Amino acid sequence: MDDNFIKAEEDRLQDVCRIADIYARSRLEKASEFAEEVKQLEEERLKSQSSLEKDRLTREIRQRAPLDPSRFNPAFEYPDAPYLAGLVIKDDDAKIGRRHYLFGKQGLADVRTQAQVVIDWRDARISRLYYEWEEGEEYEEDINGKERTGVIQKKISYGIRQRELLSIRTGREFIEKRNGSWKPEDGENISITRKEESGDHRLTDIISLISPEQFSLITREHEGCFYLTGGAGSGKTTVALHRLSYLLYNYPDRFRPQRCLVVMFNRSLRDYIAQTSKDLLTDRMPVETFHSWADKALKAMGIKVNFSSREGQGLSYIKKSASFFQALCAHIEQQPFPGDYLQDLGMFLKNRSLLQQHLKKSRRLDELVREGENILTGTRKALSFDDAGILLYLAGQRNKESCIPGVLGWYDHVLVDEAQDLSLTELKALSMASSSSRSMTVCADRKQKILDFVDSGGFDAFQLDLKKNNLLSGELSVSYRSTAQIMKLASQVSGYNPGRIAHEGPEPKFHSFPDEQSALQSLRRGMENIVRSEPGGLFAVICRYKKEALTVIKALQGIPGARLQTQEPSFKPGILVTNVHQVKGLEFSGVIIWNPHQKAYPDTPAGRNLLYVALTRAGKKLAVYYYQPLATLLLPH
Ligand SMILES: Nc1ncnc2c1ncn2[C@@H]1O[C@H](COP(=O)(O)OP(=O)(O)OP(=O)(O)O)[C@@H](O)[C@H]1O
Repeated sequence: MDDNFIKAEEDRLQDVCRIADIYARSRLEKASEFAEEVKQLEEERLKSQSSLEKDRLTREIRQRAPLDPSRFNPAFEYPDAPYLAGLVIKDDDAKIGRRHYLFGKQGLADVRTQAQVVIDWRDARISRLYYEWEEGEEYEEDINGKERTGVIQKKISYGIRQRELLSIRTGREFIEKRNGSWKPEDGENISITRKEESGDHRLTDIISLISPEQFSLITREHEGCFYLTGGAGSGKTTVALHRLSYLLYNYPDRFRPQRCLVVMFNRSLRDYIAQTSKDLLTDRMPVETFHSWADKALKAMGIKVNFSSREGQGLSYIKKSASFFQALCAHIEQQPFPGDYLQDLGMFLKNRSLLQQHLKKSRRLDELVREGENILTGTRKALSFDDAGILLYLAGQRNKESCIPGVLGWYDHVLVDEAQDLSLTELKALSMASSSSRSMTVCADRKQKILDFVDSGGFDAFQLDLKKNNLLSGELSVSYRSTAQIMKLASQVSGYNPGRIAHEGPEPKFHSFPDEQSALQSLRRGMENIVRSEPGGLFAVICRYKKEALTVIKALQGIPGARLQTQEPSFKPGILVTNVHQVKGLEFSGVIIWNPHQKAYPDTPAGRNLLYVALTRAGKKLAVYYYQPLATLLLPH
């Protein structure tokens, strides 16, 4: 990229920032003029002695309310990074000719000329030129009812922070500004690089990076349920969030933020997407885990109940099975509603013959029946977390055609991430919470099913059921997170073809030690070095068990930024020591897999999935530290 091009882009940014400032000033001026006018009318009304005059002024004030300029001129929320992408075209229509479009998270117009300076990326009429065509291609698009042809001269992805241009990526080149001067960079994992630069390792939006495949899924016209799948790091979560953002923008009457629901796998994942969901979906949209949503929904139905993780231990695999759901349906069909939801649950669990019929050989029937009896006699003070979905489904079915805020027939859209780890009953309860059009996005990857007590048949049954309800499926085929070298190992473990991979990187490293002590000492040295040499990175030491994580964190004590995920779930640079069940959906600059021995990751579907999830959390680097015989899954075949 030559200096003139860079200078022109730096000047462009300053111009647009000025336009954003003028817009903000003009918006304030208009708002204060309006407030002043209303204030004067109110004062006049106060002073007036005549009731007729008072009425006239009241009417006038009321008539003005819809003219409040703040209703038409929303605040421009991104004055410090007003756009993210640029497109230079040469249109065959001489009146259009060469144009440089800018795309951002929000549109911005110049108040002096009324010209649109930044186009909202969700305005697909124009943005599809950016997302669907490559640099150098000749385009042919129907834009605003007109057939337009021309050439895509440049596609630009901008890195802007605090009004400073920090990186420019075009189809062929990538340059970054470091210590005040521009240098060419290799095209390594751009999401992770951005996180390292900003010091915030939560999920980012990918507005300037969305691929044609992703754009077509984001903008696909469809009513009903949209099933989104793809390998680890292919962008399922990201695409689902961008799709919902697109729906909100283009169909505001059909998709209202406060009437949409995002359900994430656990609290870590909910925190991980918090900022991006706020940016893309507004902070009015509830983002919950299944249990936080279920808890609120039960309260909204007036069901007073406490949950405890000590209750119902060992029964999860029964309660989350597809056959248990069938038993529940049979109960609803056969038994009239007793008038109280808890009693209903108690009666269901106590019905030994019904359970026997559906669960057949279950050895724990006695425990279920006892649970039912205790609920009915009121001696059971708390329910297990597994009961939340059951109770909600039961309550939903007993109020089938109703619309209950936050519970039943209520949501314009429900987005469920990591759906492969929810039970059939839970998925059904969520589906019932959506309005009659059943508008949902369900993201899932069977290779990442890590809760072995959740029956995978449940997800199959849910999908089958959705097919009757206008199901559309989309599959993402490119892995953006882990490098080809890491994905090769992950594919050896999972047995699945990784497909196309966006980045290359160093080979994963294996470090063998004679005992735990020497492994811990070496890990400490390694981690001290890495936080010194890569201060912006977030590195995870992924253990199989929580107990191991406690041992590891003890050995890393004193290293700045080293923390246990359960105690300090932050996404700031440093080292996160965690167990594998906590890292689903997350990503790190580098990952250390701690002592993956055979018993920790056996060659079973559950073992393979767990190890696959752990390996594919790594963006750039992967290392394995072990002092016991390595799991055979990791041995070269
Ligand atoms: N088109 C793209 N260009 C560059 N980076 C992308 C693109 N799409 C997604 N990414 C990045 O890839 C990473 C993985 O995205 P995301 O977490 O949405 O994938 P996922 O399929 O949900 O992963 P997993 O199933 O492993 O949780 C994120 O850092 C995201 O920003």
